[in-house]
Amino acid sequence: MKGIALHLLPWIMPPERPPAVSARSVRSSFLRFSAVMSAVLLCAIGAPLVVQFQIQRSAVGLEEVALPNWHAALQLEADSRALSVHVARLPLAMTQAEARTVHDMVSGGLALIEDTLGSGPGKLNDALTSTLNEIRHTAELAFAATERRIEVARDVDQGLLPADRLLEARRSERDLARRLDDLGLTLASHAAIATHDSENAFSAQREQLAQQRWLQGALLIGAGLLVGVLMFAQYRLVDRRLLRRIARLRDGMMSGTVEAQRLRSGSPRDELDQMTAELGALLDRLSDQNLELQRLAASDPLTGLANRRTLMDRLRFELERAFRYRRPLSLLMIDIDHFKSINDNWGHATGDQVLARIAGALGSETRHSDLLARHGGEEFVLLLPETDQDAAAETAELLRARVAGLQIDVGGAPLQVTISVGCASLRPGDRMDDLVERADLAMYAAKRKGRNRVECAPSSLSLTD
Ligand SMILES: Nc1nc2c(ncn2[C@@H]2O[C@H](COP(=O)(O)OP(=O)(O)OP(=O)(O)O)[C@@H](O)[C@H]2O)c(=O)[nH]1
Repeated sequence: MKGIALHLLPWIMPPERPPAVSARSVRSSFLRFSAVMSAVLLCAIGAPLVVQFQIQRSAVGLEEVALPNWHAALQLEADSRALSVHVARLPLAMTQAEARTVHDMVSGGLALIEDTLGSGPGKLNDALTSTLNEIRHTAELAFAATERRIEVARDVDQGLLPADRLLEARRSERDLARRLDDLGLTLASHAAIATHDSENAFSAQREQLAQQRWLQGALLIGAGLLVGVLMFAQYRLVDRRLLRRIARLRDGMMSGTVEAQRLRSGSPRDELDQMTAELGALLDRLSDQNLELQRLAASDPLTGLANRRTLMDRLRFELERAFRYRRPLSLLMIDIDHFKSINDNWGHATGDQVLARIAGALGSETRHSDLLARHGGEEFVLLLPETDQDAAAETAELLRARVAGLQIDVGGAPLQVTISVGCASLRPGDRMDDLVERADLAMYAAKRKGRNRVECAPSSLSLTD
């Protein structure tokens, strides 16, 4: 049984390697499992039923055969003893009437025993019947001898016969009585054997019945355990093949780390792998689109520079950092000179083109830690962390010169553009608007002073002083 179970279990639950989960493989697994389950259930229900049938047969046998046999045997034993008593009384009869009464009692006893034998313990029937026949025959002889002895006694009493004839008659009667006594003993011992055998058969059958009941109980418990094991195996089958991998996929989805890369590089084994790969690809696409949306929301579509909102967020951050660590921070306000006339002379599209070129030129002169943003219209802002006013003025001059040196090709003709730059540095107690406003005022000062120049707002003591 154990060997069969060990042989079957790996077949039902293949070990180690996480199995592929194609719809076909799951279906075939379940079919296989259902076949085993059905066979086991059939055995589990069938075996106790077979034993139950046996129990019923034994119980019926016990009630219909063994018990009546046993009762008959007991009856036979009692009747045999009673017959022996009657037979023993025969030689004691003094009159013909007495002898006849005893004869009738013996005949009645014999008839009773014959009745009992008719329904009783079969095996000893032959021996009992022949003993019984012999008793009947001998009893008749004994009865005849008793009658004769009574007649002889009467004749001797009347002086018709000599006394020695009575002795002779008594002797032959005594011999027959002894013979009857022996036969009575034989009958009684046969009856006792029958009783004993019947008792043995009866108790053996009872013992067999008890064993069958135990067996049935054990089979039912075994069947229950087996069904439990199969249910567990079914759970493991579902758990191993589907639930765990689905749970892993769910966890991956929730944490956004679906392991789709590995599956995309190799060939997916099953539908679940395909689903995981597609889901991973979808998450990648969503993530890319999300990044693109973030980029679009943070930048200016024409120039690709940071937009005003991004500028304000970064300015807020840099302002806090500068105050907390007492570091310098400067800001340049950059405005293209006479931009309206470019629009007017060359058209709005050319104006856009010029804006993009100038944004590119400005961007090429900025550090990675700086932030260049389009502030609106033809205005740009360059935020310069870790930069004091002198360094900011130098950068502004560099930018101005770079733009002034640009040759922008407009419909085949070169166009020269200049910028005016206002620069301002952070002062203690400044708010965001203060810094922007001072840079703006400085830029307007540059415009007033003839454009294509840099003007700086008057600086107070720096934060580091
Ligand atoms: N092509 C184009 N033009 C723009 C854009 N945004 C603003 N402008 C134009 O830029 C011009 C700005 O002109 P003004 O503010 O008068 O200043 P300006 O002509 O540059 O003169 P100054 O600043 O005084 O040197 C306006 O004509 C706006 O229409 C844009 O995105 N594209």
